[in-house]
Amino acid sequence: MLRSDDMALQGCSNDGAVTARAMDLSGVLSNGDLAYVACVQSAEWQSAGPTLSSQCVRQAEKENGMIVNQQDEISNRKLEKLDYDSTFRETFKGLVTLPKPLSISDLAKPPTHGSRLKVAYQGVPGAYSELAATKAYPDCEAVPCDQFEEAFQAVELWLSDRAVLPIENSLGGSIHRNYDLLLRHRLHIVGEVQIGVHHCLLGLPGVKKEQLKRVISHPQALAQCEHTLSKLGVAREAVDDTAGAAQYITDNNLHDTGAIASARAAELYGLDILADGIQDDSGNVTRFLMLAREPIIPRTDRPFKTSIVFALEMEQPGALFKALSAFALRDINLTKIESRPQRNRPLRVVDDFNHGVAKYFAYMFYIDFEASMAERRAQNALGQLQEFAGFLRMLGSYPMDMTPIDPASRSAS
Ligand SMILES: O=C(O)C(=O)C[C@]1(C(=O)O)C=C[C@@H](O)C=C1
Repeated sequence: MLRSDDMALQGCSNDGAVTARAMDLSGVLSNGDLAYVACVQSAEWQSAGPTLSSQCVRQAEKENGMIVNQQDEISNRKLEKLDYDSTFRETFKGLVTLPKPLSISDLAKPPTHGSRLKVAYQGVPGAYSELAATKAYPDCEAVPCDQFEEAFQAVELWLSDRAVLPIENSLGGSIHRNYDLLLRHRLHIVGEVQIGVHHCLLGLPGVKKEQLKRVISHPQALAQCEHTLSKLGVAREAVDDTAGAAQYITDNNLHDTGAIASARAAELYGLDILADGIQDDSGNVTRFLMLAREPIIPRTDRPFKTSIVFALEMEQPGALFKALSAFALRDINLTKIESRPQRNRPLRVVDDFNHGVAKYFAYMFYIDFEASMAERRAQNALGQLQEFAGFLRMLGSYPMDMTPIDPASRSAS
């Protein structure tokens, strides 16, 4: 069964005008960089004008039931919460007047439906992701989602304009789920934002921390407070998000349960702060990605980062080293490398008649590097990388977050 984004792609690939425009654009931008053009082309089908876009929306609306059934990890609860009908009507209204051409100044496009920018995040109000969403887009309307995948879907289905999702934390490491979702969905990274995460231990008013038998929170937050939890000697339980943990304690009047969450969550859900700054390291920072349906046009007048994902064509000694030399040779700094299993080809089996059968795991490599795709050296690096890659996808070229990190203050309040 088709997913909504597949349907949109299919509809658009029949549109000659769109293809022609995409080709024009490729003349200007490509300079040999096929990967980036592919990424801009994919923006073109989404921004190709009212008819096409509304067609996509209608198709998505019609297929809505199917999408819900098909996505095994998506709960129906959230989809109800977002009120499809009214939102689709709103979206459709705005599409008729969309000014479409991509422009060089298109760094943070305002919403096209005339209202505040809607930014999807995972969690409930008081979650760190909500804070990240409002740091990334100060005047936005933050839209809570139950799961990461729903935040992706909210943008794909035009229910939100952007999503802001955590990708890595200085103590807990990578948020693997979001790496996998970046590949499964067609959104583009349009920015990054980093926030200092200052955790508090919360409990019902009057409860002392010695009375707690268990502490609940997001798994990343539990991992970031390992020392405190070990000292307390309590049981740990993972829930969907930090603020949701606080809300759960209040809703169920749990006297023996604490939550790890922000000071803002304490305020919102009427809990006491039993301990403050309980993360293992005071410089606890989470990096979030800003995602949109369309990519931004890369620039060279400010520091940019580019994120890609690739799989090696041939797994042989030195293959990854050779692939990455494309960046080292051009003095391009790699800021992150992450490998994830290839779901569609998890195992490569090689018969060695003398010794038996060797089994190798196959990986996708996610790379962030410090350069803009508007720079020739980045285009050439990707050109060279393509020689070693059986698969290569551009995830986005976007401005680096150069703002100072809030010094793990209680800024979440
Ligand atoms: O639960 C939250 O408050 C979140 O925003 C999620 C999340 C995460 O996924 O890493 C975000 C930042 C913190 O590192 C802890 C949890």
